[in-house]
Amino acid sequence: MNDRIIIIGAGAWGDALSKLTQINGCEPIIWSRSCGRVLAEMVTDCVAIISAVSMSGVPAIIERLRDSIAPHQIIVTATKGLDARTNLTPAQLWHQAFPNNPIVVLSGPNLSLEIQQGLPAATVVASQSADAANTIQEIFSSPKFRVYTNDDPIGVELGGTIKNVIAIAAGTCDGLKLGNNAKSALLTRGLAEIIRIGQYWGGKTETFYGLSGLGDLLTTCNSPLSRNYQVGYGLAQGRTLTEVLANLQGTAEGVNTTKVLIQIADRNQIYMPITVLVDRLLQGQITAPEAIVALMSRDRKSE
Ligand SMILES: NC(=O)C1=CN([C@@H]2O[C@H](COP(=O)(O)OP(=O)(O)OC[C@H]3O[C@@H](n4cnc5c(N)ncnc54)[C@H](OP(=O)(O)O)[C@@H]3O)[C@@H](O)[C@H]2O)C=CC1
Ligand SMILES: O=C(CO)COP(=O)(O)O
Repeated sequence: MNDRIIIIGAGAWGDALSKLTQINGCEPIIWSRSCGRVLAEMVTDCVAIISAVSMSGVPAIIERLRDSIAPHQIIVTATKGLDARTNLTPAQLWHQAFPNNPIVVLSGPNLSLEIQQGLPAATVVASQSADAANTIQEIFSSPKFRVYTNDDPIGVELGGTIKNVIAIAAGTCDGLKLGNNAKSALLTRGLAEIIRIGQYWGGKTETFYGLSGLGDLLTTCNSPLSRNYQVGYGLAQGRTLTEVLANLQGTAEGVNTTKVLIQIADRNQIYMPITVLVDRLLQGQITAPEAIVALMSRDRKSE
């Protein structure tokens, strides 16, 4: 493919995405804050602008590009987070700033290190524009990376974002050595929680059972490569959040996502017991063993 594309962000995910496009003969241009070039100038003539920065960087990137993107250019967001100020998703922020551009969400069970090792993986590209989703599918598809299109961008984006909170809980569960029964119960009830708030946000139920929902939940909650899992695991060892984050390689979006979800759940009276306990654990209000007792001793209910 000869299409000119740009990847914004040279972190773990931006780097892996750039390698995936190179398999197809693309020569992506890559922008990072340290590259010394002007982002607004670099996006000119790009068919696709792929944002792989962490949530905290998204508003700043949008500001840098505000007057520089033409309406035909496809914006791809690969960030899994929620904006602390507005409580919006990255795709919603991009849409607010560029209402006439096609926006594509790229999300799935995609640990960057496994992709860097050349292991096979699958992902989802979701958009309200089928043409845009097809173009992005073509750019990324290869024998190592199977790309599915989808027409539920909010569902795809929320699955990949909210599972980070459950991954913190899963790391805690494994750190406490609670066994497979407990872990399966946690993941299954975690998925119920993702679906409850995801439906409120307008996501389709079936999307949360797909690759970007259940698929990413399974990967992230079962892999010590996941930074969110590592946060939970570290807290279970009795370390403080500050200590855990100081030793973490890269971003654990679940920490901020938990705070935003709590606000949304409170405002709209959405029942999210696992998220509430992850929040209290992150804030140091309870210990990991106390969180388990609190989860198990809630009122009895039907499944
Ligand atoms: N790593 C993974 O396995 C996967 C990660 N993701 C998601 O991708 C996003 C990035 O993750 P990852 O690459 O792993 O994180 P890293 O911590 O490795 O990198 C952070 C990235 O965010 C950028 N960034 C941070 N703050 C700012 C800012 N204020 N302005 C501009 N850019 C900023 C950095 O930019 P710079 O390059 O300029 O330093 C860097 O590219 C996250 O939302 C994550 O959930 C999704 C799928 C897989
Ligand atoms: O989203 C991911 C895998 O799909 C990466 O997970 P972490 O951000 O927890 O490392």
